[in-house]
Formats: sequence, C-alpha cells, structure tokens
Amino acid sequence: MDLSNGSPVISDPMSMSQSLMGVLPSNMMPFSVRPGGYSGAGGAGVNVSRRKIEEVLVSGLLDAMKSSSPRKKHNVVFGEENLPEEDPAYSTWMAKCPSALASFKQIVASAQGKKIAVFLDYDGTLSPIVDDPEKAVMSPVMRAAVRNVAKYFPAAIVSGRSRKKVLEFVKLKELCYAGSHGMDIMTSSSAHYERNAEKGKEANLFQPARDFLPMIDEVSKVLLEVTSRIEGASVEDNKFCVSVHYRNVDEKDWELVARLVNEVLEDFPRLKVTNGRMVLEVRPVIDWDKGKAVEFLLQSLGLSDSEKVIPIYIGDDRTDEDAFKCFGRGTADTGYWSRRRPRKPRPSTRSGTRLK
Ligand SMILES: O=P(O)(O)OC[C@H]1O[C@H](O[C@H]2O[C@H](CO)[C@@H](O)[C@H](O)[C@H]2O)[C@H](O)[C@@H](O)[C@@H]1O
Repeated sequence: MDLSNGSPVISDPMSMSQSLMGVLPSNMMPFSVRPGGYSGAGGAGVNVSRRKIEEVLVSGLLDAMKSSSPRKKHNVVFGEENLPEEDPAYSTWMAKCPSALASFKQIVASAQGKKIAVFLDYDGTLSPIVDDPEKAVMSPVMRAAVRNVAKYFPAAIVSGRSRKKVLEFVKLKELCYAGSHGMDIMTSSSAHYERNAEKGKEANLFQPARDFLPMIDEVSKVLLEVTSRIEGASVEDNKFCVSVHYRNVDEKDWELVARLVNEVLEDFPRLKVTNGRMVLEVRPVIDWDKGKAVEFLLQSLGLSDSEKVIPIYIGDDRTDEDAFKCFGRGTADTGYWSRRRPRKPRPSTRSGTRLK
C-alpha cells in the first residue's frame, strides 16, 4: 500500500457517505449520512425528507443489529464439520467460502518454501464471546498456543479493542498489535515500544486516525450518557473507535439503541457506525480497516512479497472480512497484496477460517 500520498483520512466525508448510500450493505453504511445537508435549515419539505431518511437509517441499522450474530454453532474438527439444519443462505455462503480447516493439507502444501505470517483477531477467536466484554479473557492453553505460533512465525493481533486493552488480555510481548480495528498499530514488540516510550519516542506506532482522538473522546462520553437509560447497554471506549454493546439489552429496546446512536451521530458527520457481534462500532470515516492494517503490517515487517509469503488471518467477525479480502481468492480489489503483482490463478489458499 502506498501511503506516500498522505493519510487515509477522507477530506469530504459527507460526499463519500452519499456516494456509499445504496452501494454498501446496510450493516456497513455510514449512518451519519445526511443527504441534502443536515443543518436544520430548509423548508418543511426538507424536514419531511430528512425524517424519512432518518427512519430509513434507523431501520437499516436495526436490521443490521438483528442479523449481527447469525452464525450457527457447529462442531469443527480438522477436515470435517457436523452442521445442524441449515438455511439456504447459510449453505450458499458456505459454498462460496470453503472452510480453511477442511483445506488444511492444501494450505500446508501451498506454504512449502514460503514464509508464513499469522494474523489473529481477538474476541470470538482467541477468547470466547461472553456477556461482559471485560471478562473476555484468553485461556492459558490459548495463550500458550499463540506464544508458540509467535515463536515460529511473525504474528500480530488485529482487534477492534484498544491496543492497550488487547495487550492486557493477550499478555504476550512477542507479537505485533493492531488495536481499534487497525487504527492503532505497533509494529514491534511492546518491550521495544516501552523502551522507546520511556525515551519519549513513539517509534513503531502508526495511528492514521490520530486527528480524531478528541472527537472520539467526545462521542464516547455522549454515547455513554444517552445509553445510560437503556438497561443492559454499555459503551466501551476503544481509543480510536467506540463500541456500543447491546448483547444484554432486551430486543424490544434495540430500536431505541439504533435511534439514539443515529441521533448522536447527526452531530458527528465525520464518524460512521458499523456493526459487529451484538455491538455497534462508531469510528472515523477514513479509508482504513483491518485489511489495510494487515497490508501495512506485511509491508512494515518486510513480508510484502506475495510470491514468498503466505499470510494467514483467523477471525470471526464482519470486520475481519476486510482482511480476508486482501488475500482472498480474486477479491482483492483494494489490497496491494495481490494488486502489486498480477498473478496467475492458483489453487485457493484462502486462509480466513470459519471457526464458529
Ligand atoms: O475485533 P475483535 O477483537 O473481535 O473486537 C470486536 C469487538 O469485540 C468485543 O465485543 C465482542 O466480544 C464481547 C466479549 O465476548 C461481547 O460481549 C460482545 O457482544 C462482542 O461484540 C469488544 O468488547 C468490542 O469493543 C470490539 O469492538
């Protein structure tokens, strides 16, 4: 990825938002969209259409919330899956995205003579999904496994959590960490970082949304306040993004959550909302995501030659799909990973796994 042209910050978020309307699925729509301008100015007609737009946005957000954790529980053993009764949409999706575990031998064969780099999501991948985000701890067995991976391969954790928080959970200094959905990247070990930090340096840190920090701080406070009246709702400040959790909210109140988040974002046109597993994630409207973060890490670690390196990304959430895209089969329309060097079609080495 060429970052030499400047930062990934989009200078005109409003026009980008407008151009995205109707293109993105509702769950990825920037809900701060206000076509026609939102300033309170204008006649009754403008207000009517504004109200309609708001209703569309809220109901889109609500739909996304309802479908946010559709994954079915199934048992996966290497090369075999025992699935419960499936719906057709799930089967179609399964056919499009074959299990990496079922293709394990193929992956091993494709990796011969190449260097492997491993990228791991945190919640739902290294830790189980639990009701209280503060209690999503990693088991000692999982920690030992990750430590072992990092011993043999360059490895990084790529999480929606703040980098600090995810490091507290993982507690391994031998990995790289990309927090806040990749907006807070530390490319070397934390031990190294701490040494530099002591010297007042911020070497090895890449924070493309730095300018948004005061705004994120502010929106986090407002969200905390407005959601405090909804039983079960909670707000988690992830430094460059904010999570509004509704896992513990009664479903009848989900619409209220959507409405309040949407209302708050009216005052923050440079922020958008996406949804994860029972969570709304408020973040800057910048051209940056976990996929871009992985590309950046590959480049920073000197692993950008796709002829010599096989990156493996394991994640369970929608936001992880941005990373799958950068080395997925024919889907890398934005990633430099495959754009850099046009390649002959090859057997699938897609490594994003469905573990849930
Ligand atoms: O990219 P990730 O590391 O997967 O982070 C995404 C979000 O994960 C966390 O929320 C999820 O896990 C919680 C604990 O199991 C669960 O209670 C919640 O419903 C899930 O959405 C984290 O708390 C969020 O801030 C992250 O954005």
